[in-house]
Amino acid sequence: MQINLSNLGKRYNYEWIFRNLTYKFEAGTSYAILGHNGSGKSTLLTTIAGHNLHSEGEILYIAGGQAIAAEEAYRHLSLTAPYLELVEEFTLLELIDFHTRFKPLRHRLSHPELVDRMGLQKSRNKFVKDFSSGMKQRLKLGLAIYSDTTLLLLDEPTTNLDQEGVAWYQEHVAQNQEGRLIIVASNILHEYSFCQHRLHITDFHPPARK
Ligand SMILES: Nc1ncnc2c1ncn2[C@@H]1O[C@H](COP(=O)(O)OP(=O)(O)OP(=O)(O)O)[C@@H](O)[C@H]1O
Repeated sequence: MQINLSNLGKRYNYEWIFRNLTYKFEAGTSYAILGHNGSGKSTLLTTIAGHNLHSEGEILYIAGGQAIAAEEAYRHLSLTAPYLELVEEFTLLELIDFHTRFKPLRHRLSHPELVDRMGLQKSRNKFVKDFSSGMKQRLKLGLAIYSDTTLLLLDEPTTNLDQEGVAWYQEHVAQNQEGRLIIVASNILHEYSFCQHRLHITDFHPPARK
């Protein structure tokens, strides 16, 4: 997946979060969106994901050399973010079963294999509501990283993870990088150190009004 942003702008009510954002995200490449708290990283990521409508400009999605309609882009992407909820009434295996009806897994992984990769074997029949916050984060990341998508969007990916969880994230994202466009919204170096390019969202803040 390749994404071209042209003069993209997003406004909430009267407040412009970013404007005049022209940028090309190349397929098979990793990018970090950087900026202080409240600078608009999540807003840009959710706008690219189509969860948030932009206020001006254009987003062009290109897959396999062909432009795809914005309303079809969701089929090609997986997104994980602290504000996205899991269906907590399912057990782990039930949730994977539900998720994969919409998003099949990469490498034809079986559901137990995905559980192994997430390191959650002991919890396969546990209800997601009874997971710790770190286990929930590992689950969200596992579903996103191992979905068969060409665009992987990661917002604050190591939220709630301990040191071992951070190492797990780094290992699995590295193993599933090839051929994918990956965009990470973050402030923490260990979340985006693998990214080849950095986009500072503050470069696209409108000048302060005098
Ligand atoms: N639904 C909304 N309605 C109005 N304003 C919003 C909305 N969502 C976000 N904002 C505002 O947009 C700005 C950017 O928020 P955003 O969450 O994108 O920042 P961020 O860089 O991801 O921050 P953080 O590092 O704290 O996660 C903030 O001023 C925020 O208050």
